[in-house]
Amino acid sequence: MISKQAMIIVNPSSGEEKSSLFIDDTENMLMTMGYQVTVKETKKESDAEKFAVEACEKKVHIVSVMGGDGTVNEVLSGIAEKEYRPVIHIIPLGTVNNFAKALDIPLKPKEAIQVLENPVERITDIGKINNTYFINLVNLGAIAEATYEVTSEQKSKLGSLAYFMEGVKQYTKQDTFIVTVEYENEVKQLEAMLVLTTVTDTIAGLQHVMREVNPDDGYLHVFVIKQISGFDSVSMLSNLWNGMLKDHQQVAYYKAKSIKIDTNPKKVANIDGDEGYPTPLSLSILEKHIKVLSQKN
Ligand SMILES: Nc1ncnc2c1ncn2[C@@H]1O[C@H](COP(=O)(O)OP(=O)(O)OP(=O)(O)O)[C@@H](O)[C@H]1O
Repeated sequence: MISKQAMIIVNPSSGEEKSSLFIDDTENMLMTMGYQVTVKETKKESDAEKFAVEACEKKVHIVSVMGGDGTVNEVLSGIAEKEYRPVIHIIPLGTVNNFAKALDIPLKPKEAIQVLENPVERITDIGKINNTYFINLVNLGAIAEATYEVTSEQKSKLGSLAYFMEGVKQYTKQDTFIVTVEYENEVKQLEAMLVLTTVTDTIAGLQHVMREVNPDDGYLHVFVIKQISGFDSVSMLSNLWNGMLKDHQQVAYYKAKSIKIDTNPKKVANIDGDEGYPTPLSLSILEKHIKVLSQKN
C-alpha cells in the first residue's frame, strides 16, 4: 500500500533561527499519523515556492511550513494555481507571523505542531497581484527617510503601522502620491499617503483589527489613507485599534473582487522602507482557495 505523503518545508533563517528544535517533533508527529515524510530545507529565496510546486506534483497530502510570513507566502504562491493543492499546516517561526495570527494558528511552535492531533480545516482566499500572490497585505506608501523616533518596545507592541502613524507627525507634502483606483467601472483619483490592500484582518502584527474582513469572504479590501495630520494619526490609530479603520474620515474604503491601482510617481516605497511595487498593479482574489489547519476555538 502506498502511504500518505507529507512534506516539511523549513526556512532555517526565519525569526530567531530555532527551526532545528522543532523539525524532529513535527516529523515524528506526522509519522505517527501514518505519513511518509520528506524534509526540505530552504537555502535562498524561491526555494520554498519550488518545494511547494513539487509537493503539488507529487500529490503530497499535507505540507508543514516552518518559517515566517515570507516563507508561508512563497509556499502559498507555489500552490496557488495548481489543480491539486495540499493542505497547509503552519508552524510560525517568523518575527511577525501575520498570516498565522489571522487564522488563529497557535504562535508557540510546540502548540502549532499539536494542531495536527485535532485540527480544524479553514479555507482562505489568496490575493493575486499582477502575476504573483499575497496572503496578507500589499502596502504602498511610506514616509521617506523618516527621522522620527519610536522605541523598539512601542514598535513591537503597536506594529509597523503605528510606527508609520507616529512618523506622520514629521510628514511633508512630498510624502503623498496620487493614486488612481479603477473599481467596478469607476475611476477615482485621490491624494494618498498610504494604500493598504488586504485579504485578512491582521496587519502589521495587529490581530483581527478590520471588522469587515474575513479571510474567506471572497473580497479584496482596499483602504486608501488620504492626507493626514498628526491629530488625524492619533484618531486613526484609535479607529484601527477598534476595528473601524474604514470609518475614519480620511480613509476611502473599497471592497472588490478585482481592482486596478496606479500611482504617480510610479514606484512608491512600502511601510517597511522596502522599494515597494512598481505600478500600475492589477489585483484580484482567488476565492476559498487554500486549506489551512488551525485549532478549535
Ligand atoms: N537558508 C536561508 N538563509 C537565509 N535566507 C533564507 C534562507 N532560506 C530562505 N531565505 C529567505 O528568507 C525569507 C523569508 O523569511 P521569513 O519571512 O520566513 O522569516 P522572517 O523574516 O523572520 O519572518 P517574518 O516575515 O514573519 O518577520 C525568504 O524571502 C527567503 O528569501
